[in-house]
Amino acid sequence: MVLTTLSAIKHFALSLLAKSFLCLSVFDPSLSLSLSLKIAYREREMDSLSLFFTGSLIAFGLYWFVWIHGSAEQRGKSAADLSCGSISADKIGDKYTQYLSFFRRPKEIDTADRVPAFVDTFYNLVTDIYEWGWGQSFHFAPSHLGRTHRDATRAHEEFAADLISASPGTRILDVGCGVGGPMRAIAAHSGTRIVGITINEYQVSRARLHNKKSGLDGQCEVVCGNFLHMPFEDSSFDGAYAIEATCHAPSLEEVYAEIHRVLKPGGLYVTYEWVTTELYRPGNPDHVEIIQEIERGNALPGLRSYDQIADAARKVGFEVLREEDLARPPAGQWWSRLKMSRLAYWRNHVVVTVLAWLGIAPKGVVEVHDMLFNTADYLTRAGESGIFTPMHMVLCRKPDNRD
Ligand SMILES: C=C(CC[C@@H](C)[C@H]1CC[C@H]2C3=CC[C@H]4[C@H](C)[C@@H](O)CC[C@]4(C)[C@H]3CC[C@]12C)C(C)C
Ligand SMILES: C[S@@+](CC[C@H](N)C(=O)[O-])C[C@H]1O[C@@H](n2cnc3c(N)ncnc32)[C@H](O)[C@@H]1O
Repeated sequence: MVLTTLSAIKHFALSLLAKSFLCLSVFDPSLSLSLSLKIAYREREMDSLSLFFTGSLIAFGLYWFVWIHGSAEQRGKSAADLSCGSISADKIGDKYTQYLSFFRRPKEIDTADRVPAFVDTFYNLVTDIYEWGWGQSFHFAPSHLGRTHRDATRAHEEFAADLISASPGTRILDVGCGVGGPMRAIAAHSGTRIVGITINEYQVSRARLHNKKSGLDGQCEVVCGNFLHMPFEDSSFDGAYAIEATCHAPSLEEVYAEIHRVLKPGGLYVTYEWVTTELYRPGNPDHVEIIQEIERGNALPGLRSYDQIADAARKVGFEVLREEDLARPPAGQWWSRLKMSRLAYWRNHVVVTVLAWLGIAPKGVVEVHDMLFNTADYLTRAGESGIFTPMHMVLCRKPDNRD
């Protein structure tokens, strides 16, 4: 009896595998498992007992693939919890289409007022996928030989904290804080108090949850709001930082002016900006395509050039103390993490497709994941060609009239 069941399982599993591979080579790989299951079931190749055992085996495999193997380096979000923020499941398709049509030609966006609302939609669509597939810090970091991505990410965050002299007794602003990965790392590293602001309500709830879980909610506070009009008093922060966030602003001067307003005289501000480098040629169609695709896949209303950042800071009254592309050698490649994850993307694609098919994840998640897959490719090309950096660092100071 046991032997019969085992051989039936083996037979079924082999036929399932063969059909999966057949489908894999012909169709979209994500369809292969579901199709094979259906075909095998229809053919009634086994009795109910072996079907039960095989079903359990597949269920366990799926469980391992999704919940155990398929979660981010930094745990917190599993594939089974993927949602699209505060967008209800039936509206995801529409919201995604609206997002894509708004960011079709980012350089030509003439309705700057509507940018923050579409950035908010973007983060409803991607926040869970980012957390699941990347971690709680939504930015890049120079890679370091022998260091994990997590350590490299932390080092990049702590560097920002040290540049603005974050320390116990100070109050620091995190401009565009995401779900608070950098905020918690900086609070733990420096002992400072941090207030983060993000346009996305869903991120606020995620960040608060993580702050509480990590026991840092006494030091870290999160506010929902637009960094172009911040709900903070003038001269109320000792320092501020923005990590890969102000690239979403339709006007850099506007957000820098707000940061300048809320900083105390003498306060320091550091930013890691997404910019095109001196190697970017607007007459080169490959360069134009890469940059346009990065803008589209990351809700950017037109990437700026590296030489526009310090100018914008000076224009609103900052002194510029230091300016440096942190991606330059000897820094390790920031895009290596994206390249190394290619196999993981395929695994993730299969996971989201199967979960959407089973009705566990909302359907639109698959399209959003495909968009990110595409953007990862263009970001890698941008890194390899050197035409773009996500870490053009500018350190500024609000002048103190008493100096
Ligand atoms: C600063 C910004 C975000 C930067 C990065 C955190 C994200 C940019 C592209 C994202 C990703 C691309 C591919 C995804 C992959 C297909 C999926 O399976 C798992 C998540 C990704 C790796 C995802 C993770 C976050 C990014 C690297 C912008 C918005 C200004
Ligand atoms: C790529 S994420 C970076 C998040 C965080 N700095 C980190 O490194 O994890 C960009 C962040 O900027 C925020 N953002 C974009 N436009 C904004 C705006 N107009 N007002 C407030 N936050 C904004 C997004 O909501 C998101 O949290």
